[in-house]
Amino acid sequence: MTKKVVTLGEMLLRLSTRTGQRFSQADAFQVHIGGAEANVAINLARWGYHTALATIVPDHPIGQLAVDHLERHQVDTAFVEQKGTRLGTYYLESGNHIKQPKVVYDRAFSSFATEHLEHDDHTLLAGADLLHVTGITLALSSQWIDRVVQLLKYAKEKQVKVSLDMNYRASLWSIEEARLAFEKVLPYIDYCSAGQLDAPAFFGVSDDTDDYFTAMKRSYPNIELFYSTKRDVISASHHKLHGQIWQDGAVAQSKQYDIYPIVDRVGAGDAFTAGVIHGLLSNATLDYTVQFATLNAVLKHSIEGDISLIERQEIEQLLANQSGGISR
Ligand SMILES: O=C(O)C(=O)C[C@H](O)[C@H](O)CO
Repeated sequence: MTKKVVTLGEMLLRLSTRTGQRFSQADAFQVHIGGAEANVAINLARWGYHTALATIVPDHPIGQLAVDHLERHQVDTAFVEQKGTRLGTYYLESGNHIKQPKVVYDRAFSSFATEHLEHDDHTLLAGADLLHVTGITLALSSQWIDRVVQLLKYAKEKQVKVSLDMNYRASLWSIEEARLAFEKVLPYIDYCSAGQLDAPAFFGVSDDTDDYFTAMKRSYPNIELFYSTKRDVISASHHKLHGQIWQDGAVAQSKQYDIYPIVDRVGAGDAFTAGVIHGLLSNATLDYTVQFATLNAVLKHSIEGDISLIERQEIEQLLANQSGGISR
């Protein structure tokens, strides 16, 4: 039977400058639709899962653009509520060589930040195998923290597995605010993505060691599995990346990829998450899961926009036969 994944989060309009343009020079913006949870939902829907995104977008043509984006990629939009006045927006200034890309958020007072989601927990989780949430939603308001905690408690009651991507965004909240929110949600999490920038900041453990998974497990024994990518930034267009999954003290690690040149790195973490969720829901081994998820994240860097458009079979084929030839 097709597995069902439910996610909850804000969709954003993304306006990016052309490569080599600073915000101050911009004479045109390229339009994409983003949102960490939407990116995961789309990726999984494209791989054949039933995915539904619970979100709130305005009832006008720009809000409709976001709904169309979900529909184009086969995401179930039954839990999309159209009300309020603003679709949150983010601006992305391109990176180059040593200049990293820059994000400016313009999402205050968006429909998602200000309106209340009417769908109740029972409706949202009916038939769900997994619920995926991120720290971005928690950063938006105390109302969202309360609503997410309520939904997580219900998920626990109904034995729906929960995945959390901590996804810390420094421009949305302070580390202290984030720590307080994470302390509320972590007791309900089964699978947790705590990246090299997240867990060390929140749990005061060193960054240059994987010990932070052990430290987190000590504090939250309910968490079955941790997943994250590790990235070395050589320049804005050249990164090295590998993925890791930690369970019961054992680490499954992917090979390390040299990613050069980078077309667009936004959404690579979501692509990794989608790969991990796919591995978990298809009962793949952790070794296979980490290789699969990492390859999806790596390949995402070659695609413009926030979503991974990599077919599942493409990754499977590459893993089976890592050759660099043209596919004819
Ligand atoms: O930054 C955010 O809040 C977004 O959701 C936009 C992007 O799609 C997201 O960061 C990618 O992970």
